[in-house]
Amino acid sequence: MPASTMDKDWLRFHPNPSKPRFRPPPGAVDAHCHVFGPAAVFPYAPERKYTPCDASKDQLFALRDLLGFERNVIVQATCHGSDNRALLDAIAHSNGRARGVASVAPNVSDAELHRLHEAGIRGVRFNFLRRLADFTPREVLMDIAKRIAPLGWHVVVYFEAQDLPELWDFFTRLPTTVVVDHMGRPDVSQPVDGPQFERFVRLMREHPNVWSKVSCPERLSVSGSPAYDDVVPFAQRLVETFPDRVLWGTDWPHPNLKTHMPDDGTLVDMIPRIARTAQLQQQLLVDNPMRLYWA
Ligand SMILES: O=C(O)/C=C(\CC(=O)C(=O)O)C(=O)O
Repeated sequence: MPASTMDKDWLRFHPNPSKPRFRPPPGAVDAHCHVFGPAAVFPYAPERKYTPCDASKDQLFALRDLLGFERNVIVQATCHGSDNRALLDAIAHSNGRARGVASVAPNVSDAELHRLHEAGIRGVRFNFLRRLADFTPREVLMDIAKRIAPLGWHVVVYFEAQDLPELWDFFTRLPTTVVVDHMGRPDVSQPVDGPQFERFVRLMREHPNVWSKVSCPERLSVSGSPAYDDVVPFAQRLVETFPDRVLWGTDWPHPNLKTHMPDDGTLVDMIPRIARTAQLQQQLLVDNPMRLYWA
């Protein structure tokens, strides 16, 4: 089987997303999206846990324009391991309209970190989902965090809500801003003021360096597409409690979804339901990501 044959159950991203009715404010940033390959140019990593369909920078930039956004933050996906070439190529061809979050190997040199900074990288991602990444000892990750801190970078963490108690001490010792993917993946069938989500809110309340992406209703929802009603109160709560520490992203091209593929226009149309005033929308989509990625 050629290395780039996508997984049999892989769902391709939506072929023709709708134009959203909601118009993002000028300068809006899609702060969580990925590029995949193309594998013929940027092969997927041998240690990957999934093989996606190619999702190129040109397709990402076309989506950005369709949705009414101006900028992207491209997050290294685990299928590319710590080979950031596809990500760097996308940033290099964005006319300054993309920044990135990389994955780096523990032995990355300081010279390489500086090169990544010059190329537009502003953070590293630590992935704690067992289905996506092999275990790396915490002290190895802490060492990486200490080395990127002087560059002004942040750490993006991806984990599931039931793992937060075990990860709490590690997260709260990180010496940088910490950005949590997809609200820490709550079980949205539990109450928004129940113990599980309260724990996450407490993490943000007690640690002002912790931010959250209020992203991925399509991944978290139990009630389902296209309204994703059950996710709205969770995102709304974070946006209204921590208006200056939330980010929003499409998560295009939506890796590893198994039940359906969202229409990205529909996802954008959820924004006014979770950020209910123009001021909150401006912070979520413009002010916060600009402060973190373009300051
Ligand atoms: O796109 C996301 O954020 C979520 C992913 C993929 C991922 O994180 C990765 O490949 O690095 C997931 O839950 O499978």
